[in-house]
Amino acid sequence: MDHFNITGGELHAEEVPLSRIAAEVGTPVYVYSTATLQRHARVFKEAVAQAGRTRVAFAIKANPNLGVLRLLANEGLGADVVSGGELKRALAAGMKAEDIVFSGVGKTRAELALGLDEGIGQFNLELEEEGVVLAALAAERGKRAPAVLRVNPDVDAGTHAKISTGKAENKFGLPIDQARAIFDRLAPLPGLDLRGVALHIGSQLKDLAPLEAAFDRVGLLIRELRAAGHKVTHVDLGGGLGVSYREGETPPSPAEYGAMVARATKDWDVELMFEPGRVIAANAGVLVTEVLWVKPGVTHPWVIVDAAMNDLARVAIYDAWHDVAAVRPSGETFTANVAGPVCESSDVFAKARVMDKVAQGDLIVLRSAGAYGATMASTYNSRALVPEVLVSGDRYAIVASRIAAETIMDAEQVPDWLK
Ligand SMILES: Cc1ncc(COP(=O)(O)O)c(C=O)c1O
Ligand SMILES: N[C@@H](CCCC[NH3+])C(=O)O
Repeated sequence: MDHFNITGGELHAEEVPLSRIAAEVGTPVYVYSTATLQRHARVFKEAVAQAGRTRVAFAIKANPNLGVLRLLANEGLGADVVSGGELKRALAAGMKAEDIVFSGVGKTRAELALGLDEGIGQFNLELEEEGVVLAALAAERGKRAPAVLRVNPDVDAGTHAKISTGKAENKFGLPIDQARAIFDRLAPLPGLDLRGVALHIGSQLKDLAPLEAAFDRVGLLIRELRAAGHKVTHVDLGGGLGVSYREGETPPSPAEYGAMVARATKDWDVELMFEPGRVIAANAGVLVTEVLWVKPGVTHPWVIVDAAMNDLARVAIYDAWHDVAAVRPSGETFTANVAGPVCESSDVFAKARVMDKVAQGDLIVLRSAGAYGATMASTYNSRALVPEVLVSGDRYAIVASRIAAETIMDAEQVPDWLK
């Protein structure tokens, strides 16, 4: 069931007309449906529970909005974080420290120390030296850091090159064939409770086969580690499950993914951790924007909207597809380009798109913008970060927009020697 529905000729988020939010909050504005987020969290949790003992940590890079995180915390999800800032956000949103996993290829010593001081549940180590440093920091504090080794299984996830993480040439993880030797050296360190492995091969995966191949390699590694006398009680299978951005795209469902995981891991006898991001948030959000101008083009008109690549970067970076729809569709369609005001030729959301016919002043939405949308926004061209709104039934609230109003550096902030 979609919580973004046309009712009475107008697109609503749950029961709230998007035109009302646009009128009251302004545009552009991100709008998230709490019911959709809740449903996605429940469906995912239930799907992976087929595989036995499981925990789910939302990859909060996908959507670190405090309201979204609070809601997911209430659904029993933890957080997968990749920076001290994300760690603090997860805690601020009410996530329990023990439900936080710290991933990331470049954690600083200060970030490792923060994780230890807060007592987070798991560190995913990316290299041997990181394990040595973490062990020392933990020992100084009289603690043992719960940790797993992130391995790079060298599989081609079949996703966009810019979001692939599990091939040998990617910067992520340790070569899987070196994991045993590194385990031998790190496991005895008194400051570490080295208890398993982690992997994550990429994002927006549309096919389960590469994941299954990667899991099979991890299965062999678990056997090898246990044969060498190591304790393997925890395996983190990462995130990556794809979503449908456009009609006809049929990524595996969470249920199919869960069934595959159950099959692939049935002999492992470990607690499994998952780090889904996109599958929880992408289709729970839209970016609402107003048509500023319809400008004639050589082959198609340019629909110039007030949202731009600084608000939603995915199209410019990954050539991603986001569906475009009118908030009040007239029933007529036309073929047009949709672009923002930023001074870059890549600030184009759609090219030669058959879409609802719109005119100046109309509202449109860019769909599937709930993941890697607001969080990747910048202030390029001195554009303010746009507000984010959470809808629940017939209510909505603006939550944790980072800069709600325009912020302009004033002359006081310019160093004297420049004045
Ligand atoms: C380590 C790690 N875990 C989880 C995720 C979340 O991925 P996704 O949003 O595709 O589920 C990512 C992003 O690709 C990641 O790098
Ligand atoms: N930001 C990317 C996904 C990267 C996933 C993080 N490792 C996207 O929008 O598709």
